[in-house]
Amino acid sequence: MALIEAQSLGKTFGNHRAVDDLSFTVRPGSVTGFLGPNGSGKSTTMRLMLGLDRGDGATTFDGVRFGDLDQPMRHVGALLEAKPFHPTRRARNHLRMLAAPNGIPDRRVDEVVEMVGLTDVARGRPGKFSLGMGQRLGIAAALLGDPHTLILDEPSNGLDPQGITWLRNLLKHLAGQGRAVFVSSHLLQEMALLADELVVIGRGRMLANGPVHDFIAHSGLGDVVVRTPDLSALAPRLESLGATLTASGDSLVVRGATAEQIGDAAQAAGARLHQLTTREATLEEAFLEATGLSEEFRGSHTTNDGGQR
Ligand SMILES: Nc1ncnc2c1ncn2[C@@H]1O[C@H](COP(=O)(O)OP(=O)(O)OP(=O)(O)O)[C@@H](O)[C@H]1O
Repeated sequence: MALIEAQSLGKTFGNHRAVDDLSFTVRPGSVTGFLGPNGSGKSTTMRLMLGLDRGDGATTFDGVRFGDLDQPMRHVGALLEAKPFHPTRRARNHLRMLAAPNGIPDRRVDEVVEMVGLTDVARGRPGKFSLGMGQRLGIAAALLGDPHTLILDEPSNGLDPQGITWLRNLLKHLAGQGRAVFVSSHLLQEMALLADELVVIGRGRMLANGPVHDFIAHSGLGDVVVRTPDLSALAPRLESLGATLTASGDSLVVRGATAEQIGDAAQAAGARLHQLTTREATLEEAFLEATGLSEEFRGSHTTNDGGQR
């Protein structure tokens, strides 16, 4: 069972601190989602973890750094954004060339080709592959060594909805077998379905780390929908709790008070409740809230002096 431990990762390009003091663990048996706005440092972090970029800190896989692993593909499977395959080398041969130095038999090549649904085109040249097919080939390469840990940068890129569902089931299955899966994605709805844990960064720094459910619950963007014929009795009590009330049709959307607090307040006020529905924030809302101050690529504003900021 492999545990990934990243300790104080950091990277500076010129005078830009792209990754700053990031520490986290990825536990076996779980999918850990890696989220951050464009340019926040996700790919750089993954490259640092695999020793592909020089920087600060260290990452260990069950206590061993990637560079010190014997036959690393058997321990860590990685898919990074750049497609490393040769456009004219047939897909199956590409995988065989990766497999041989790691002592991986051809039989395993055929197995992973089938797992990623490329059997029919395995003798074709990746240069002619669609984005999604190329991505499947990259995933096949990551799986070749049957590794305990997977580090995947945007693996759903280019996959159609069916492909995304396939990938979700595959990664959940692999995590269910006790592997550690660390995966970045911009597809937040997908991440909500896929991930157990999250690492959320902005401008290279840690913004949140923990179970997906906690991240959403702490967002403060959840609300409670209330319907009552006795609004005038209930509203002042809710306001005195510090809640924000917004009318929505014949309902009231209450933010800043729990359903329990609202129920108690209604009883104390003698107000009848015809509906009390809790609505959790979505991962997307929680993410936008968490990264709101640190997003690097907001639309630029024109200042009074005409300059861009
Ligand atoms: N080789 C490089 N040289 C200089 N700057 C770089 C280099 N690679 C990345 N950067 C900068 O480091 C920052 C982090 O980039 P990175 O690609 O890690 O972000 P990301 O979160 O993966 O982005 P995206 O979601 O858009 O893929 C960005 O400001 C980027 O411009």
